[in-house]
Amino acid sequence: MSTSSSFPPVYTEPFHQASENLRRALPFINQHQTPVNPVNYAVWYEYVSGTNQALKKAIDSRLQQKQKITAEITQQLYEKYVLMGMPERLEATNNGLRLVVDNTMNQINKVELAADDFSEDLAVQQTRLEQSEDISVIKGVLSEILENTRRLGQSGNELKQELAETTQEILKLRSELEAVKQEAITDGLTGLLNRRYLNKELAELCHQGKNVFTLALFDLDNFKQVNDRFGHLLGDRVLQFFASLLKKHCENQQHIAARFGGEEMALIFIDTPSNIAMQIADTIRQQLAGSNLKKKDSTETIGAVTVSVGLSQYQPGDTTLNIIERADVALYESKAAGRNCITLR
Ligand SMILES: Nc1nc2c(ncn2[C@@H]2O[C@H](COP(=O)(O)OP(=O)(O)OP(=O)(O)O)[C@@H](O)[C@H]2O)c(=O)[nH]1
Repeated sequence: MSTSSSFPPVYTEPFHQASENLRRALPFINQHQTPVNPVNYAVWYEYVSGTNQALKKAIDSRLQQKQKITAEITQQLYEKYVLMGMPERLEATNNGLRLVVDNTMNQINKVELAADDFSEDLAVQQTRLEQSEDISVIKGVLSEILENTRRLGQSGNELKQELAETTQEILKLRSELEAVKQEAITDGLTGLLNRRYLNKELAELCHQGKNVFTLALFDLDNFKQVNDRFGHLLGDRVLQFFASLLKKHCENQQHIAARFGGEEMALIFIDTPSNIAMQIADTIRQQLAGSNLKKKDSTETIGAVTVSVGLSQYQPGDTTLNIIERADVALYESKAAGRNCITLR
Protein backbone atom coordinates (compact mmCIF):
# COMPACT_ATOMS: atom_id res chain seq x y z
CA MET A 1 0.00 0.00 0.00
CA SER A 2 1.01 3.60 -0.20
CA THR A 3 0.78 5.19 3.21
CA SER A 4 -2.45 7.18 3.04
CA SER A 5 -2.00 10.90 2.58
CA SER A 6 1.69 10.69 2.13
CA PHE A 7 3.49 12.51 -0.58
CA PRO A 8 5.28 11.13 -2.42
CA PRO A 9 3.46 7.82 -1.94
CA VAL A 10 5.56 5.28 -0.04
CA TYR A 11 5.20 1.53 -0.63
CA THR A 12 6.83 -0.55 2.04
CA GLU A 13 4.91 -3.80 2.20
CA PRO A 14 6.84 -7.05 2.34
CA PHE A 15 7.75 -8.88 -0.84
CA HIS A 16 4.98 -11.48 -0.65
CA GLN A 17 2.30 -8.84 -0.13
CA ALA A 18 3.59 -6.68 -2.99
CA SER A 19 3.66 -9.73 -5.28
CA GLU A 20 0.12 -10.60 -4.28
CA ASN A 21 -0.99 -7.04 -5.07
CA LEU A 22 0.71 -7.28 -8.46
CA ARG A 23 -1.09 -10.53 -9.18
CA ARG A 24 -4.44 -8.95 -8.33
CA ALA A 25 -3.87 -5.59 -10.03
CA LEU A 26 -2.86 -6.88 -13.47
CA PRO A 27 -6.25 -8.38 -14.40
CA PHE A 28 -7.92 -5.00 -13.76
CA ILE A 29 -5.43 -3.19 -15.99
CA ASN A 30 -6.04 -5.83 -18.63
CA GLN A 31 -9.79 -5.76 -18.31
CA HIS A 32 -9.92 -1.98 -18.76
CA GLN A 33 -7.40 -2.14 -21.60
CA THR A 34 -5.12 0.50 -20.17
CA PRO A 35 -1.35 0.36 -20.67
CA VAL A 36 0.72 -1.04 -17.80
CA ASN A 37 2.46 2.21 -16.95
CA PRO A 38 3.42 3.47 -13.46
CA VAL A 39 0.30 5.64 -13.13
CA ASN A 40 -2.20 2.91 -14.08
CA TYR A 41 -0.33 0.38 -11.99
CA ALA A 42 -0.23 2.65 -8.91
CA VAL A 43 -3.99 3.20 -9.10
CA TRP A 44 -4.90 -0.50 -9.41
CA TYR A 45 -2.22 -1.53 -6.93
CA GLU A 46 -3.68 0.82 -4.32
CA TYR A 47 -7.18 -0.36 -5.23
CA VAL A 48 -6.47 -4.05 -4.67
CA SER A 49 -4.39 -3.48 -1.54
CA GLY A 50 -7.59 -2.04 -0.06
CA THR A 51 -5.85 0.70 1.90
CA ASN A 52 -6.75 3.76 -0.14
CA GLN A 53 -10.42 3.87 0.76
CA ALA A 54 -11.25 7.11 -1.05
CA LEU A 55 -9.76 5.74 -4.27
CA LYS A 56 -11.54 2.44 -3.74
CA LYS A 57 -14.91 4.15 -3.31
CA ALA A 58 -14.39 6.24 -6.43
CA ILE A 59 -13.51 3.18 -8.51
CA ASP A 60 -16.24 0.98 -6.99
CA SER A 61 -18.92 3.53 -7.78
CA ARG A 62 -17.73 3.68 -11.42
CA LEU A 63 -17.65 -0.12 -11.62
CA GLN A 64 -21.16 -0.36 -10.20
CA GLN A 65 -22.31 1.91 -13.01
CA LYS A 66 -20.50 -0.41 -15.42
CA GLN A 67 -18.17 2.40 -16.48
CA LYS A 68 -14.84 1.59 -18.08
CA ILE A 69 -11.83 2.96 -16.20
CA THR A 70 -9.97 4.46 -19.15
CA ALA A 71 -6.39 5.66 -19.05
CA GLU A 72 -7.68 9.23 -18.83
CA ILE A 73 -9.84 8.40 -15.80
CA THR A 74 -6.96 6.51 -14.18
CA GLN A 75 -4.78 9.60 -14.59
CA GLN A 76 -7.46 11.74 -12.87
CA LEU A 77 -7.85 9.18 -10.06
CA TYR A 78 -4.09 9.07 -9.63
CA GLU A 79 -3.82 12.81 -9.25
CA LYS A 80 -6.80 13.06 -6.94
CA TYR A 81 -6.46 9.99 -4.73
CA VAL A 82 -2.89 8.76 -4.96
CA LEU A 83 -1.15 12.10 -4.83
CA MET A 84 -3.97 13.28 -2.52
CA GLY A 85 -3.75 16.88 -3.74
CA MET A 86 -0.93 17.29 -1.25
CA PRO A 87 1.48 19.17 -3.53
CA GLU A 88 -1.26 21.59 -4.56
CA ARG A 89 -2.18 22.28 -0.96
CA LEU A 90 1.43 22.79 0.04
CA GLU A 91 1.93 25.09 -2.91
CA ALA A 92 -1.22 27.06 -2.05
CA THR A 93 0.01 27.50 1.52
CA ASN A 94 3.41 28.49 0.26
CA ASN A 95 1.92 31.04 -2.15
CA GLY A 96 -0.27 32.39 0.64
CA LEU A 97 2.76 32.89 2.81
CA ARG A 98 4.67 34.59 0.00
CA LEU A 99 1.71 36.93 -0.60
CA VAL A 100 1.48 37.86 3.07
CA VAL A 101 5.20 38.60 3.25
CA ASP A 102 5.07 40.64 0.01
CA ASN A 103 2.09 42.69 1.24
CA THR A 104 3.79 43.44 4.53
CA MET A 105 7.02 44.43 2.82
CA ASN A 106 5.07 46.77 0.51
CA GLN A 107 3.36 48.38 3.47
CA ILE A 108 6.65 48.80 5.32
CA ASN A 109 8.22 50.34 2.18
CA LYS A 110 5.31 52.77 1.93
CA VAL A 111 5.79 53.89 5.54
CA GLU A 112 9.54 54.17 4.99
CA LEU A 113 8.96 56.39 1.92
CA ALA A 114 6.47 58.51 3.85
CA ALA A 115 9.02 58.92 6.68
CA ASP A 116 11.72 59.95 4.12
CA ASP A 117 9.34 62.49 2.54
CA PHE A 118 8.51 63.77 5.99
CA SER A 119 12.13 64.38 7.00
CA GLU A 120 12.89 65.98 3.61
CA ASP A 121 9.89 68.23 4.08
CA LEU A 122 11.02 69.15 7.60
CA ALA A 123 14.38 70.25 6.16
CA VAL A 124 12.57 72.42 3.57
CA GLN A 125 10.34 73.94 6.25
CA GLN A 126 13.36 74.60 8.47
CA THR A 127 15.00 76.61 5.65
CA ARG A 128 11.75 78.53 5.10
CA LEU A 129 11.55 79.35 8.82
CA GLU A 130 15.20 80.48 8.91
CA GLN A 131 14.63 82.79 5.93
CA SER A 132 11.39 84.38 7.07
CA GLU A 133 10.06 86.31 10.03
CA ASP A 134 6.66 86.81 8.45
CA ILE A 135 4.07 85.43 10.87
CA SER A 136 1.80 84.19 8.03
CA VAL A 137 4.71 82.19 6.52
CA ILE A 138 5.47 80.73 9.97
CA LYS A 139 1.78 79.80 10.36
CA GLY A 140 1.80 78.16 6.90
CA VAL A 141 4.94 76.18 7.76
CA LEU A 142 3.42 75.02 11.04
CA SER A 143 0.18 73.87 9.45
CA GLU A 144 2.10 71.98 6.73
CA ILE A 145 4.20 70.26 9.42
CA LEU A 146 1.02 69.36 11.30
CA GLU A 147 -0.62 67.99 8.15
CA ASN A 148 2.47 65.92 7.27
CA THR A 149 2.69 64.63 10.85
CA ARG A 150 -0.97 63.58 10.62
CA ARG A 151 -0.33 61.75 7.35
CA LEU A 152 2.70 60.01 8.78
CA GLY A 153 0.66 58.96 11.82
CA GLN A 154 -2.01 57.59 9.46
CA SER A 155 0.56 55.51 7.55
CA GLY A 156 1.81 54.19 10.88
CA ASN A 157 -1.73 53.20 11.87
CA GLU A 158 -2.31 51.51 8.52
CA LEU A 159 0.91 49.56 8.99
CA LYS A 160 -0.19 48.55 12.49
CA GLN A 161 -3.48 47.28 11.12
CA GLU A 162 -1.75 45.52 8.25
CA LEU A 163 0.61 43.81 10.70
CA ALA A 164 -2.32 42.68 12.86
CA GLU A 165 -4.00 41.19 9.76
CA THR A 166 -0.70 39.62 8.72
CA THR A 167 -0.37 38.00 12.14
CA GLN A 168 -3.87 36.49 11.75
CA GLU A 169 -3.05 35.31 8.24
CA ILE A 170 0.21 33.72 9.38
CA LEU A 171 -1.59 31.95 12.24
CA LYS A 172 -4.13 30.60 9.74
CA LEU A 173 -1.41 29.42 7.38
CA ARG A 174 0.46 27.87 10.26
CA SER A 175 -2.54 25.79 11.28
CA GLU A 176 -3.09 24.82 7.62
CA LEU A 177 0.53 23.66 7.43
CA GLU A 178 0.07 21.79 10.70
CA ALA A 179 -3.03 20.07 9.26
CA VAL A 180 -1.16 19.07 6.07
CA LYS A 181 1.73 17.79 8.20
CA GLN A 182 -0.65 15.80 10.39
CA GLU A 183 -2.45 14.34 7.39
CA ALA A 184 0.84 13.27 5.91
CA ILE A 185 1.49 10.98 8.86
CA THR A 186 -2.05 9.78 9.55
CA ASP A 187 -3.99 6.86 8.13
CA GLY A 188 -7.25 8.20 6.71
CA LEU A 189 -9.49 5.29 7.70
CA THR A 190 -8.39 4.49 11.24
CA GLY A 191 -6.84 7.77 12.37
CA LEU A 192 -3.77 5.80 13.48
CA LEU A 193 -0.33 6.92 12.39
CA ASN A 194 0.58 5.61 8.96
CA ARG A 195 3.22 3.17 7.77
CA ARG A 196 5.53 5.95 6.64
CA TYR A 197 5.59 7.41 10.13
CA LEU A 198 6.05 3.97 11.70
CA ASN A 199 9.06 3.28 9.48
CA LYS A 200 10.57 6.64 10.33
CA GLU A 201 10.14 5.99 14.07
CA LEU A 202 11.61 2.50 13.81
CA ALA A 203 14.58 3.81 11.84
CA GLU A 204 15.17 6.48 14.46
CA LEU A 205 14.89 4.04 17.38
CA CYS A 206 17.29 1.61 15.68
CA HIS A 207 19.66 4.45 14.89
CA GLN A 208 19.68 5.62 18.52
CA GLY A 209 20.09 1.99 19.53
CA LYS A 210 20.21 2.75 23.22
CA ASN A 211 16.79 1.76 24.55
CA VAL A 212 14.99 -1.53 24.36
CA PHE A 213 11.66 -1.49 22.51
CA THR A 214 9.30 -4.10 21.12
CA LEU A 215 7.41 -4.17 17.85
CA ALA A 216 4.06 -5.96 17.66
CA LEU A 217 2.30 -6.71 14.36
CA PHE A 218 -1.42 -7.46 14.55
CA ASP A 219 -3.19 -9.09 11.58
CA LEU A 220 -6.96 -9.60 11.73
CA ASP A 221 -7.87 -13.24 11.12
CA ASN A 222 -9.85 -14.34 8.06
CA PHE A 223 -10.74 -10.74 7.45
CA LYS A 224 -11.64 -11.44 3.86
CA GLN A 225 -14.57 -13.50 5.17
CA VAL A 226 -15.79 -10.53 7.24
CA ASN A 227 -15.74 -8.37 4.10
CA ASP A 228 -17.34 -11.08 1.99
CA ARG A 229 -20.12 -11.78 4.46
CA PHE A 230 -20.90 -8.29 5.75
CA GLY A 231 -19.47 -5.94 3.11
CA HIS A 232 -16.49 -3.63 3.04
CA LEU A 233 -18.16 -0.81 4.96
CA LEU A 234 -18.65 -3.03 7.95
CA GLY A 235 -15.12 -4.34 7.42
CA ASP A 236 -13.95 -0.74 7.66
CA ARG A 237 -15.82 -0.29 10.93
CA VAL A 238 -14.17 -3.40 12.38
CA LEU A 239 -10.77 -1.93 11.42
CA GLN A 240 -11.73 1.33 13.11
CA PHE A 241 -12.86 -0.53 16.21
CA PHE A 242 -9.63 -2.47 16.44
CA ALA A 243 -7.65 0.74 15.90
CA SER A 244 -9.52 2.28 18.84
CA LEU A 245 -8.44 -0.65 21.05
CA LEU A 246 -4.83 -0.02 20.08
CA LYS A 247 -5.17 3.72 20.68
CA LYS A 248 -6.58 3.06 24.13
CA HIS A 249 -3.44 1.17 25.06
CA CYS A 250 -1.26 4.05 23.88
CA GLU A 251 -3.06 6.68 25.96
CA ASN A 252 -0.75 8.33 28.47
CA GLN A 253 2.07 6.23 27.04
CA GLN A 254 4.59 7.08 24.43
CA HIS A 255 3.82 3.86 22.53
CA ILE A 256 3.08 4.27 18.82
CA ALA A 257 0.09 2.64 17.14
CA ALA A 258 0.08 2.63 13.35
CA ARG A 259 -1.71 1.06 10.41
CA PHE A 260 0.83 -1.25 8.89
CA GLY A 261 -1.23 -1.91 5.75
CA GLY A 262 -4.64 -3.38 4.92
CA GLU A 263 -5.96 -5.32 7.88
CA GLU A 264 -2.58 -5.24 9.59
CA MET A 265 -1.68 -2.82 12.39
CA ALA A 266 1.42 -2.29 14.47
CA LEU A 267 2.38 -1.09 17.90
CA ILE A 268 5.82 0.04 18.96
CA PHE A 269 6.18 -0.44 22.70
CA ILE A 270 8.71 2.24 23.56
CA ASP A 271 11.20 1.47 26.37
CA THR A 272 9.38 -1.82 26.89
CA PRO A 273 10.92 -5.30 26.93
CA SER A 274 9.10 -8.08 25.12
CA ASN A 275 7.69 -9.80 28.24
CA ILE A 276 5.72 -6.67 29.20
CA ALA A 277 4.79 -5.88 25.58
CA MET A 278 3.57 -9.45 25.20
CA GLN A 279 1.19 -9.09 28.15
CA ILE A 280 -0.30 -5.87 26.77
CA ALA A 281 -0.56 -7.21 23.21
CA ASP A 282 -2.25 -10.33 24.51
CA THR A 283 -4.75 -8.23 26.46
CA ILE A 284 -5.59 -6.43 23.21
CA ARG A 285 -5.97 -9.77 21.43
CA GLN A 286 -8.34 -11.03 24.14
CA GLN A 287 -10.33 -7.79 24.16
CA LEU A 288 -10.97 -8.07 20.42
CA ALA A 289 -11.92 -11.76 20.66
CA GLY A 290 -14.38 -10.96 23.47
CA SER A 291 -15.91 -7.93 21.79
CA ASN A 292 -19.00 -9.53 20.29
CA LEU A 293 -19.31 -6.91 17.54
CA LYS A 294 -22.79 -6.17 16.21
CA LYS A 295 -24.03 -4.70 12.97
CA LYS A 296 -25.10 -1.07 13.33
CA ASP A 297 -28.82 -0.62 14.15
CA SER A 298 -29.20 -4.36 14.45
CA THR A 299 -28.84 -7.06 17.05
CA GLU A 300 -27.20 -9.36 14.52
CA THR A 301 -23.67 -10.13 15.67
CA ILE A 302 -20.87 -10.60 13.21
CA GLY A 303 -19.32 -13.36 15.28
CA ALA A 304 -15.95 -13.37 16.91
CA VAL A 305 -13.34 -11.30 15.15
CA THR A 306 -9.86 -12.34 16.18
CA VAL A 307 -6.34 -11.20 15.57
CA SER A 308 -2.99 -12.93 15.32
CA VAL A 309 0.04 -11.22 16.77
CA GLY A 310 3.78 -11.37 16.14
CA LEU A 311 6.34 -9.62 18.33
CA SER A 312 10.02 -8.91 18.13
CA GLN A 313 12.21 -7.13 20.63
CA TYR A 314 14.94 -4.79 19.43
CA GLN A 315 18.40 -6.40 19.42
CA PRO A 316 21.52 -4.21 19.22
CA GLY A 317 22.45 -3.74 15.58
CA ASP A 318 18.88 -4.29 14.32
CA THR A 319 17.66 -2.34 11.30
CA THR A 320 14.04 -1.47 10.58
CA LEU A 321 13.96 -4.35 8.14
CA ASN A 322 15.33 -6.92 10.63
CA ILE A 323 12.89 -6.07 13.34
CA ILE A 324 9.89 -6.01 10.98
CA GLU A 325 10.97 -9.29 9.40
CA ARG A 326 11.23 -11.02 12.79
CA ALA A 327 7.80 -9.72 13.86
CA ASP A 328 6.43 -10.83 10.47
CA VAL A 329 7.84 -14.35 10.89
CA ALA A 330 6.34 -14.47 14.41
CA LEU A 331 3.01 -13.32 12.99
CA TYR A 332 3.00 -16.09 10.38
CA GLU A 333 3.78 -18.58 13.13
CA SER A 334 0.71 -17.34 15.01
CA LYS A 335 -1.37 -17.78 11.84
CA ALA A 336 0.07 -21.25 11.28
CA ALA A 337 -0.66 -22.18 14.90
CA GLY A 338 -4.37 -21.65 14.27
CA ARG A 339 -4.71 -17.84 14.56
CA ASN A 340 -5.96 -15.79 17.54
CA CYS A 341 -2.64 -16.24 19.31
CA ILE A 342 0.60 -14.47 19.93
CA THR A 343 4.22 -15.37 19.13
CA LEU A 344 7.51 -13.72 20.08
CA ARG A 345 10.64 -13.95 17.92
N1 LIG B 1 -12.95 -3.36 4.59
C1 LIG B 1 -11.66 -3.28 4.35
N2 LIG B 1 -10.99 -4.40 3.99
C2 LIG B 1 -9.67 -4.30 3.80
C3 LIG B 1 -8.97 -3.11 3.92
N3 LIG B 1 -7.66 -3.36 3.68
C4 LIG B 1 -7.56 -4.67 3.38
N4 LIG B 1 -8.77 -5.25 3.46
C5 LIG B 1 -9.14 -6.62 3.17
O1 LIG B 1 -8.50 -7.52 4.04
C6 LIG B 1 -8.57 -8.80 3.43
C7 LIG B 1 -7.28 -9.51 3.68
O2 LIG B 1 -7.44 -10.79 3.18
P1 LIG B 1 -6.32 -11.88 3.24
O3 LIG B 1 -4.96 -11.22 2.98
O4 LIG B 1 -6.73 -12.97 2.34
O5 LIG B 1 -6.24 -12.33 4.73
P2 LIG B 1 -7.37 -12.84 5.73
O6 LIG B 1 -8.65 -13.15 5.05
O7 LIG B 1 -7.42 -11.85 6.83
O8 LIG B 1 -6.75 -14.20 6.22
P3 LIG B 1 -5.56 -14.43 7.24
O9 LIG B 1 -4.73 -13.16 7.29
O10 LIG B 1 -4.79 -15.55 6.64
O11 LIG B 1 -6.16 -14.77 8.55
C8 LIG B 1 -8.85 -8.57 1.94
O12 LIG B 1 -10.15 -9.00 1.67
C9 LIG B 1 -8.73 -7.06 1.79
O13 LIG B 1 -9.62 -6.56 0.80
C10 LIG B 1 -9.71 -1.94 4.27
O14 LIG B 1 -9.19 -0.83 4.41
N5 LIG B 1 -11.04 -2.08 4.48
